[in-house]
Amino acid sequence: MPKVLISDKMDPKAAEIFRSRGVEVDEITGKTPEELKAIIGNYDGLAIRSSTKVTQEILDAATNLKVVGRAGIGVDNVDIPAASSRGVVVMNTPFGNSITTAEHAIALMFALARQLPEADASTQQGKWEKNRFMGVELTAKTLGLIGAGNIGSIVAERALGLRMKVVAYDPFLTEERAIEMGVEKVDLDTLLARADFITLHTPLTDQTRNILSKENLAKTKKGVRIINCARGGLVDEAALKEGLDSGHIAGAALDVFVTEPAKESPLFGTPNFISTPHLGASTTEAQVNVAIQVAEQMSDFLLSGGVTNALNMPSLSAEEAPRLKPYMALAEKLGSLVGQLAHGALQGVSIEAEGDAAALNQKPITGAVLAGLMRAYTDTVNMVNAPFLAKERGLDVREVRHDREGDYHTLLRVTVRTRDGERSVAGTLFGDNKPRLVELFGIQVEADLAGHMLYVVNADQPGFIGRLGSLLGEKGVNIGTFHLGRREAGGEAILLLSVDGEMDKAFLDTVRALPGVKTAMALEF
Ligand SMILES: NC(=O)c1ccc[n+]([C@@H]2O[C@H](COP(=O)([O-])OP(=O)(O)OC[C@H]3O[C@@H](n4cnc5c(N)ncnc54)[C@H](O)[C@@H]3O)[C@@H](O)[C@H]2O)c1
Ligand SMILES: O=C(O)CC[C@@H](O)C(=O)O
Repeated sequence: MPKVLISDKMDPKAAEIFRSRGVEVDEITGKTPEELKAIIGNYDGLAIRSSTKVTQEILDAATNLKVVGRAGIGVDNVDIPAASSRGVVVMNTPFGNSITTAEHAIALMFALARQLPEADASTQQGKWEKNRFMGVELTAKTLGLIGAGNIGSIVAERALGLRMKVVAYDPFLTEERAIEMGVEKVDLDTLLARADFITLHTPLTDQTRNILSKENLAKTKKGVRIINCARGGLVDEAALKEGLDSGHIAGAALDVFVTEPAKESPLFGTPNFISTPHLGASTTEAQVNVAIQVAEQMSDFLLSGGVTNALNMPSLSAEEAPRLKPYMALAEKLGSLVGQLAHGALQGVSIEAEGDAAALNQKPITGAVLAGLMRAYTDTVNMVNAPFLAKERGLDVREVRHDREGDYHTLLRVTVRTRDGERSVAGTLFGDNKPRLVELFGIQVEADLAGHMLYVVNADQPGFIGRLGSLLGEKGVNIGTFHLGRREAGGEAILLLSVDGEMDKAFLDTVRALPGVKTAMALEF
């Protein structure tokens, strides 16, 4: 039974779902990185929010870890490249808290417009300062949206409902989508010049860090109000403080800070500054949503291989997973075979799917081929990290689908390119979904690829099989299965034998010494 650790405070629904699906679960929150390192090796899955930092060090200690699930959106607390290179899938729940976070942005916009926190504090101090708190209406004001993804588009929809005009800056927003959203797509400078309110909804990346820098804040309209419920670091906090102090910025609300938890900040106590402690996603509804979603996604993955919302691997539904499973086994075996047999540095690999296989999601199949292929070079490779390793090594990976059916109802062909040329193997699934090799370097052959195998290329001559059989007998090597193929009578023939034990170099040398043998190699599956 797979075992999951929930290491951040999460709605109890998550643990309930894990247990009901047959996944063992421990809820241990508030651990230091050292304490987490000491226990993480016991778990197949780690469910987190934003407190647990999944660093390279934690991943190094996580010897059994297969999946990290983030109940929420931002994964800046997870070292994704380190997880990918260790073959750990990282998933998030991209939609579960979007409405809640958008509502928080709208709430902060109202709070800024009417100075609600200050008016509340003053009134409760018995001051009744009716003349001090003159607000502004939102109606007819321009909202500048930086980032028009899931949350940004919900904010836009709500703002339009409030009769605001919305301008959006998002380099990935198409004109069509902008029209559909009812917003005007503009460049950043235009947004800065026109917006009465600016709200940020982008991830923190090299391009978005300090997108509201001192220089950009200076381009804003006097009296602008700024809201950040996305990520700390999008706004230059020191420049924001200067802008508030000078009166150029009429108000700012931050839910997120460069350093969190933000226990102190020069912004604290600044008039017209509102802060909340990263509460964007903190509603009962959103927390139940993300807890249910993360537990379901992680259980699917651990129990049936289904992949949803993974950031480092293509999606694979729980329904698709069983259908793809035999293909992935075939793909990995073909990749492994061609990886063991190819000589010279790999330059490219092409994966062709024919017949039934052409209708399938090809990404997982490609991941499996690459994992098998690269196992010849590194034994830490799996389907998750294989595409990254392939990219790192500059391998040119191509996927080809042929709708036509050939001799087989379903076929996968893997062709690798090295400096020595191209070599290709192909396989199919037989009746009971068993992977079977059907073509090796252009020669028809039918073989299971399993266990220890002896691969021999020889000149097709009478008596050869007898000589080889006698040699194997002499050496005490027991044959399991025996497969033969040849290009043409008297030409080049290949033999694939499964044998019961490992073959050492001395044994292979004796095979190579048999008359007519061109190549003899031990293969492992
Ligand atoms: N405060 C919270 O508790 C809370 C809760 C949920 C999400 N978030 C954060 O909110 C942010 C938005 O989440 P989302 O679900 O809408 O993400 P999303 O991926 O759906 O949208 C992000 C948008 O940002 C755009 N973008 C990327 N680079 C950009 C750039 N350089 N300039 C302008 N736009 C750019 C993208 O094109 C995309 O449309 C994320 O950072 C997320 O982590 C915060
Ligand atoms: O888990 C949280 O409270 C923060 C969530 C939010 O920052 C997110 O990225 O989903």
